[in-house]
Amino acid sequence: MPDTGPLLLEAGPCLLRPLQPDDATTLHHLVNDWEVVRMLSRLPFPYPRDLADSWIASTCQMQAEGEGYHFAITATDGTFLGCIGVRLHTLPQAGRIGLLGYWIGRPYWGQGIATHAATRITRWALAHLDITALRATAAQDNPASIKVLEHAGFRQCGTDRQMFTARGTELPVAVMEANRSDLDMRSTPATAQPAPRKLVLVSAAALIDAQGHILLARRPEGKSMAGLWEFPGGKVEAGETPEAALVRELHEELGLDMSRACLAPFTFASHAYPTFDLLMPLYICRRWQGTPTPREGQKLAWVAPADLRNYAMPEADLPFIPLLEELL
Ligand SMILES: Nc1nc2c([nH]c(=O)n2[C@@H]2O[C@H](COP(=O)(O)OP(=O)(O)OP(=O)(O)O)[C@@H](O)[C@H]2O)c(=O)[nH]1
Ligand SMILES: [Mg+2]
Repeated sequence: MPDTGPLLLEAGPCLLRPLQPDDATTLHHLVNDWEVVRMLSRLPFPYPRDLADSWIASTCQMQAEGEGYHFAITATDGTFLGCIGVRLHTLPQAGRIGLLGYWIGRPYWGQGIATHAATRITRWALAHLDITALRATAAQDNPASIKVLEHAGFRQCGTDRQMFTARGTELPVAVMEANRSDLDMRSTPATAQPAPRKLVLVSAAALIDAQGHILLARRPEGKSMAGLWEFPGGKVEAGETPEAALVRELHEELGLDMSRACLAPFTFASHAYPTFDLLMPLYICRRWQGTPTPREGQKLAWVAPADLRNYAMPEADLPFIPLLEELL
């Protein structure tokens, strides 16, 4: 099961927390509403009271197995407003993805709650789960849900037909998808005149321990490319040398102290991302003082060279893998 951190998430004015057995009565009261259920593909109407109990039990089971993460959406005073969740699924072409689903109780419609919850879950899931993308479907006659998904960073990638149990028929649906690049593109403001491309200089280190394992750090939620595993390091600031920047970054990010003399230039990456060009020297480092400690909410892993391919990395880093395998 991936280390997801605490499953208590803020989402604008709402909170997201795992479903609990004693949510069943309120959940049933809100979901057993034709206007809610008719937009949800697999739910029956009327919605039996005991289905609420078994559904909540199944969400606890899915979470324990790392197969799904389902949350109650509540107000800050604890009022239950609706549900949102991600179920993991393997697609033959796309690999492991998350399927997003949600509903809001009718008394709470029109307040932007679904948008807040979907936006937070999308960012959380791509930062913490081992998935390449999130998918969601919305009935074509549910433009409000399509808008919610668009606000959360999804784009339409196709159409399909799905059975809507409550309506007893198949209906056309929009298939929507969000991946890490979709989220990064959104956080770049669109300007009328495209700005000149920027060259970003980043120093990074392959810290290698006595067993020949390499330290990777998982970019935390809120940063660009959140959820991808990278070599610790960061941007070279004006007036800094690449080595000085790396000594500073390794102290800021991992609490390590080291001398510039312990940084051996190894190779570099030159990569064109959609919004900037990256130039990134990679140093090898085998000596430092202190124990790497995640100081920015990132997750750390010591990885054997042969396992590097199992960690999703930024595109710029991919050429490093065979070179490190050869070195070690
Ligand atoms: N540190 C690091 N950055 C990488 C790697 N690969 C890669 O594409 N990058 C990109 O390089 C850029 C700079 O990284 P960064 O976010 O660590 O910069 P930073 O530590 O100064 O953080 P900050 O700007 O949030 O303060 C990001 O766009 C990041 O995605 C890598 O292996 N390590
Ligand atoms: Mg950094």
